Amino acid sequence: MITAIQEVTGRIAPPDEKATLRAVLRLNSLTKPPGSLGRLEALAVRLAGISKVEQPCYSKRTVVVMAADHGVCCEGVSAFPQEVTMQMAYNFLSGGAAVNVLARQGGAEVQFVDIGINGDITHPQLIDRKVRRGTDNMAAGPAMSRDDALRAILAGVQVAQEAVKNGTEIFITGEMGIGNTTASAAVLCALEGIPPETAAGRGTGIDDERLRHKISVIERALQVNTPNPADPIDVLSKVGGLEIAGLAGLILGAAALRIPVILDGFISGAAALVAKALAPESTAYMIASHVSGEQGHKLMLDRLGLEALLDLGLRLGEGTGGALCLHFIEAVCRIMREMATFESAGVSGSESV
Ligand SMILES: O=C(O)c1ccc[n+]([C@@H]2O[C@H](COP(=O)([O-])O)[C@@H](O)[C@H]2O)c1
Ligand SMILES: Cc1cc2nc[nH]c2cc1C
Repeated sequence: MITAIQEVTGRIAPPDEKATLRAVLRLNSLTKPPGSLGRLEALAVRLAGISKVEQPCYSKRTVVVMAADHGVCCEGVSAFPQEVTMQMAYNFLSGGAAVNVLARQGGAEVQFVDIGINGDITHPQLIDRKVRRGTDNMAAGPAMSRDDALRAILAGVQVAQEAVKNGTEIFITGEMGIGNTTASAAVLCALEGIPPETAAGRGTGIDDERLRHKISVIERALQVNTPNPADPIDVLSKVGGLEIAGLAGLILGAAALRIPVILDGFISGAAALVAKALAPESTAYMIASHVSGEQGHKLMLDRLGLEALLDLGLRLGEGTGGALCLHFIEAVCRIMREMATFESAGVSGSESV
């Protein structure tokens, strides 16, 4: 299985230099002072390099929501009971979750993937890639086996490949899993050497006392498992989660096909850190949509070398921030396609030399 993943990571190429340069030249030829569209210009340049075209267009957009359960919930680390993962699954599948609304508004399809929910779901729209029914309690031992982590990564790669075969041109990462901010914080600690009190946040809304307890649970998980920071699969299997693994696979699979991936919040960030550890060049395909209200997310983005487009205090997950970011992607693509140049509009250019 590891060779199948290495085969995918080996196909991730750097952004295209020619398209990158052409995009810079085009931006400077458009009727505006150079650089005046701020970070949207940097986004336009990055998208050109990713998609190998100066004027990209992303018509088919897919939010992939990976859902899984977490054994560590039995330690009382979330404000909500574990059953909510399963209950919310039906809400996603019937189109009533926040991300369904924002995806509809942004012209995207939502694909809901069961990669490790602790229960059986039947629904015609469900993508069933269940690796196992939730993880084990990472505070008492490894969350899952190495084999399970590899299977979940490969499932994510396959979801990406299948969607691209069906026309997807841009992905948004999304997830659902009660307890997954604990696993994501533990992954951040283990991979990046960050102390739990800096990495952990309030997730679904825990109070001060529960946050202190959550930090102590993460400390215990790291002590019990001693994950090897040089081995991302070891980290993922010992203190990670199935949706984190699946999204890491999705990112790698997309990057290998030169498809941009808009990252959502904290859990998507943990998946991105795993993808980066497996294939550093994959970060070139990641677009950070927003800074989550979850403590640790800004630090995570710094470690990924990414700057977020939005800071709205969102802390919902699901892919909500990523779906909102589609409006900016569309804006940038239209600027590149529809704006007049100084030459075509007969406008005098800058006098500075
Ligand atoms: O993505 C984020 O930044 C984010 C921040 C806080 C909470 N969440 C969502 O809340 C759930 C996890 O929170 P918790 O407290 O159960 O660990 C999970 O379903 C996530 O989608 C997501
Ligand atoms: C209701 C609810 C919806 C969510 N969506 C993502 N995480 C969530 C957590 C809860 C509790």
